[in-house]
Amino acid sequence: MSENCSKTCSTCDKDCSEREEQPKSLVEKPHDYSNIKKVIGIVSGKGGVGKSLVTSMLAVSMRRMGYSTAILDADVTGPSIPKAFGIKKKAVANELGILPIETKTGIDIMSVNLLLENDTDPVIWRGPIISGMVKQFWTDVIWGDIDYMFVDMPPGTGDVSLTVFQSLPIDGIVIVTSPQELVSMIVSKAVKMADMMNIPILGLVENMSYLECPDCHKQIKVFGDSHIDTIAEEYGIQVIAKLPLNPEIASLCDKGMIELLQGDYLNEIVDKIEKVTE
Ligand SMILES: Nc1ncnc2c1ncn2[C@@H]1O[C@H](COP(=O)(O)OP(=O)(O)OP(=O)(O)O)[C@@H](O)[C@H]1O
Repeated sequence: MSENCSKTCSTCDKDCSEREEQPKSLVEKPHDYSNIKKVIGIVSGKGGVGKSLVTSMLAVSMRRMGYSTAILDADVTGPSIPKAFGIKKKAVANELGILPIETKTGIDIMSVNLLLENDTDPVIWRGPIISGMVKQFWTDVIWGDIDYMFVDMPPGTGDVSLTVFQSLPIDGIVIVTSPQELVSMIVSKAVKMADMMNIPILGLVENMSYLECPDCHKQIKVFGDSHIDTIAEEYGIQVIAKLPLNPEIASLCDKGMIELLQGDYLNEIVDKIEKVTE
């Protein structure tokens, strides 16, 4: 050991037996022409709970506030982002990299469906190929200047989610659940994964929380009473939005017109993202 050992091996070049190696970061460098300030991951325990919807709505809200916004669709086997925005064009590449497609309101998007010849072609790839593709969406896409990038993660805590958590500098995650899910188990898994990766949880969004009667405006709990508030309290996280089951939302997604959706459903979480990531 050096006589003047300060126990901070990272600032010392002595090769002694007491040396403590720092774990090597696996975070990948983005493309040289990308300058992405904040990255937010949207996760869920299983498919079909509205993770892509929440990702799209967050990007639309941030864009409306004047931020340059992007969506990296890491849900490679179930990519629904291009459809929600009505994107029909295919992405192209030049000698420097791949160019994202811009939506009508100026949100930059990259998704495997923008690279497949037919939207309906299935992605029958093994995990490492899918993980490699998601990494390339970060390293090989020329994103330019982006204030907020939203990453639509694959459902669950599998191989690809792990790759995204390790290779992208995620600043925070939003967990999306629905009342009929095994919420407690899913929240617990997501919280543990985020803790292990040292990533802050910005909050929980409960989708399909209730249905509002168009005549009397009574809120009907279609899936019974939710326990989300108790569970959130148990894990020390905040329920940051409750979205209704709303035929207009489904219709706008189907028509590729999600950018026209009005409503202040996500105001609280948008404020939190702005504050936490300042
Ligand atoms: N609150 C809602 N009201 C009405 N329709 C909704 C709502 N949330 C989601 N949907 C509809 O449910 C379908 C699934 O939503 P979405 O694609 O966002 O789920 P997901 O969790 O991302 O699923 P996957 O992981 O399979 O991609 C979509 O067609 C969407 O329009």
